[in-house]
Amino acid sequence: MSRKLTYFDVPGYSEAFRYMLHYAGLEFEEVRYQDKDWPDKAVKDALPYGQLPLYEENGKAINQSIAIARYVASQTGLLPSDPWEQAKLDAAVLNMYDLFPKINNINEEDEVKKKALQAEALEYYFSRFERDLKAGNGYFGGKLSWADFVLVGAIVAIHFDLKVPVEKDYPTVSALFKEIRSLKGVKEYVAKHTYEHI
Ligand SMILES: N[C@@H](CCC(=O)N[C@@H](CS)C(=O)NCC(=O)O)C(=O)O
Repeated sequence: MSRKLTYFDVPGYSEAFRYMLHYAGLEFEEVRYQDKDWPDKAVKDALPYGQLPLYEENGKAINQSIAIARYVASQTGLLPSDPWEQAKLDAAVLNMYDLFPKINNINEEDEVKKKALQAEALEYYFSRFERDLKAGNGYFGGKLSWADFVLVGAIVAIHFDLKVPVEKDYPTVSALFKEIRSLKGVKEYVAKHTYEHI
């Protein structure tokens, strides 16, 4: 089985499934472009929708990070079989993705106001993630799943992009962040591949 992940050298939309693959001990080749720069236009033009991440397995390829994360989850024991449970986790992941434009696409020149709007959006969503994790004994679906990895990947991206230790006021979110980053496979990866702001 050959697996390959192509993305930029940032956590962004890929850290969750990097963690999942390392957790499951599945070997994969990684291409990481530097600093959100394309090496040349031909690389972008060759992609199905001109964007990364791209995940390839035995010569087949899929884009869209949620689709990749859900597929990788199915290969790593992180996707439950019950359709209702699956849908609950899909909803949890989509709730997280709803947050991203609210912190990344703020149309506000004033840095102080922009930071306040980001903080407000983070508080809104993270207080709800905290509530949902508490209800699931520390996990979105009552036991460890891909949705938990997507949240931890999002936290790493928020540290990296906004330099905000967003999880610190939310004990259940913090505990999950620590737990996943301490899992065998993930722990070694985290120690080896540190991002500047974590
Ligand atoms: N909905 C897509 C979004 C992917 C996306 O926005 N990728 C960005 C990097 S984070 C990209 O390729 N940007 C470079 C470009 O558009 O030229 C996903 O979740 O995978």
